[in-house]
Amino acid sequence: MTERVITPRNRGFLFIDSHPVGCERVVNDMWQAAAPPVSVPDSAPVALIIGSSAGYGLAATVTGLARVGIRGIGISFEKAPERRTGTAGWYRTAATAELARRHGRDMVFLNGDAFSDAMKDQVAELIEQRFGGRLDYLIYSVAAPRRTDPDTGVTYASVLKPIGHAYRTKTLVFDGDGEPEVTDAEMQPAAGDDIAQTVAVMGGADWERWIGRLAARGLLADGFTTAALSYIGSTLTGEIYRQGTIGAAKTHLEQTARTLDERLGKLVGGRAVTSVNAAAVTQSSTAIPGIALYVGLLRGVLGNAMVPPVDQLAELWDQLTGARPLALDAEGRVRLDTWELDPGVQAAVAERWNAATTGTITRLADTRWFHAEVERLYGFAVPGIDYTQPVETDVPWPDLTL
Ligand SMILES: NC(=O)c1ccc[n+]([C@@H]2O[C@H](COP(=O)([O-])OP(=O)(O)OC[C@H]3O[C@@H](n4cnc5c(N)ncnc54)[C@H](O)[C@@H]3O)[C@@H](O)[C@H]2O)c1
Repeated sequence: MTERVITPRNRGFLFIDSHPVGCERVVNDMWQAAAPPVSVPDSAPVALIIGSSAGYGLAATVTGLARVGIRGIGISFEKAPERRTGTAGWYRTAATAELARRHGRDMVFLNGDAFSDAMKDQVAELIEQRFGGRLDYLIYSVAAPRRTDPDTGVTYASVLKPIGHAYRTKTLVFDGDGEPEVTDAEMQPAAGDDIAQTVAVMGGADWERWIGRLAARGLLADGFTTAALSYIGSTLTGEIYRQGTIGAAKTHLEQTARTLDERLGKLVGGRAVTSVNAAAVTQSSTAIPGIALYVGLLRGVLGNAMVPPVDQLAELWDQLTGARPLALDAEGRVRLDTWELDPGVQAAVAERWNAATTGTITRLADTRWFHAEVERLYGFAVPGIDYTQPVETDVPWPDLTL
């Protein structure tokens, strides 16, 4: 037992510790928000969610469990509690597993490197032995800084850089008292093999490898459907996102979807799509220069009309399961970002972006919401939690046994 009071300590948007009870509450709230008005099917579909502990992958897992009645496997890469607390994703996974158990859904959570073949083999064995040898859905929602290619042993590192020329952007930061400041950041353009390295990590290679290995063992069910998460975003962040190194990776991911879609169609009458989701506050997105300012302003414009990840993922599941027709754009992508890219919304955000300074920012952007959202990524600023109380930090990873 290691009970202690956990207070937020951070450098920028990165926090050193996470609050287990706050993280648990965040997941419970997501489950409530995702609760289905419809009854769960008897034959629970088998799903594999890669990146299940945070952001869109967590939303996919919670809505899948609560709304679609999936069973299956969630994979993430988290740190156990030791001298410091566990990572927030560790605690969110424990809370998700507990909810799944309480609702009678057989969901196994694995902690490790999804890019490795060892993880792929472990998952294949689980599907064979525990889930009837058939996988119905695979949601791919990994955001990672590095990937080691199992064939060559080469480790690639992804970078967030503009392509072709240096780029200066406004950014939003918070000082030690949590007061917002608008500053500038300049980024040098991609050099050497920066683009290829980023594509190797965040493009479609690993997604394709997963499908290939599971298909080779005959584990894809008839009609197997897979979706990988993508982003387009605003022209305001275009130079660093969609036209930048990470955008090159997303283009590769979207090309991979088209190749996989063709292969799966022939193999099992299946489908592969990308799902273009909207901007959300996650550990990965807050690492991108300019995104904090953009999302804060977007919230300033839209308020509660921003569609949270659980609602976007409920829509995605509805389309993947056929509860609603699969609606694809001309590039073959599910579009859950239309509310963000609405021209009127973008024009309003652009106007505020141009006017944003440290003096004006609190009137233009919802900086309090943004700051609290960042804290909630680590289990802080969650309503109803008494942060002066000691909490148990030594929470075990969910048990694999039935
Ligand atoms: N956040 C956004 O604004 C946004 C918008 C649209 C699309 N997306 C896309 O959604 C996907 C997920 O992004 P996010 O923002 O939810 O990220 P996130 O940082 O919140 O979550 C990333 C997840 O990946 C897992 N992970 C990282 N490395 C791993 C590894 N080697 N093996 C296994 N798991 C690993 C983490 O444990 C975590 O569960 C990405 O493809 C991203 O581009 C994000």
